[in-house]
Amino acid sequence: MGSASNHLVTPSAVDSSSPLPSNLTQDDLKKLAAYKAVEYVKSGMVVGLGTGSTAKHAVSRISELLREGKLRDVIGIPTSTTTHAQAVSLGIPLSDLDSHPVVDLSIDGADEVDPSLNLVKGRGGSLLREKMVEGASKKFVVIVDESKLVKHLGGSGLAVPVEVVPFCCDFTRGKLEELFKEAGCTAKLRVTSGGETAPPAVTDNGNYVVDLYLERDMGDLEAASEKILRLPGVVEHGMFLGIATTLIVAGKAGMTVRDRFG
Ligand SMILES: O=C[C@H](O)[C@H](O)[C@H](O)COP(=O)(O)O
Repeated sequence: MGSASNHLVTPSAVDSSSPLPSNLTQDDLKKLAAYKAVEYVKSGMVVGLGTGSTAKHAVSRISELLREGKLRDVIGIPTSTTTHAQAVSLGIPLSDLDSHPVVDLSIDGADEVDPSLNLVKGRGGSLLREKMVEGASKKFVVIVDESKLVKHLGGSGLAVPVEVVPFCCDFTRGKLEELFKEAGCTAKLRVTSGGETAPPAVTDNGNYVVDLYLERDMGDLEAASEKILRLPGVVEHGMFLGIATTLIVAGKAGMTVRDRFG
């Protein structure tokens, strides 16, 4: 995988420069992007199955093509317990990285995508398994509707998630906030629904999540990543730098496919 530093992103193929019907919902756009990504799946491949409201369409589509006999011998590597359950219910044969350490292709959504195809992921809590599977993939196709495109990571004003161990999580939260003080960071421990006094949200790995809210650009992303990972209480963060190889965006103006050079 290449580094995150300013790779040029250029359209390698524009599938539909013509506008899509104006009555399409955001979910329709997610589905269009997901179906396009599944065209990259070939028989015999080991495929990383992403997590979230966009990736779930790709998982359904793969199972449909398997049932119709248009795909054969595909093995899925799920990136969360939720996706595992969906794939099992749809009869997709599954494995894991222990048995299949090299993944041919992964398909997943993202919370934010910057112009260099760096991502924020994990607002649904699945970042660690996603990063393990997608980082082990020869090709990683990201599927989003146009609302996910940002000028810089954190630019949506929504969370940049960090998975932390439960032990003294408020200490780690404070350290994370301090790291990005200059970017106007507020770090919050993610709680289950039910208000601020609700119990912490727990990931598939038994950890907690600290969400970073940034008022300004973090600057050098590789440096930011290093700083976060150096904190002992941190397990992983949701910035996926230089991992995505292809981006499929579905928007009202049409659908575009972009490859990352590098
Ligand atoms: O933890 C969640 C994952 O990183 C998702 O891939 C990400 O949040 C995008 O999800 P959605 O497609 O539902 O917007």
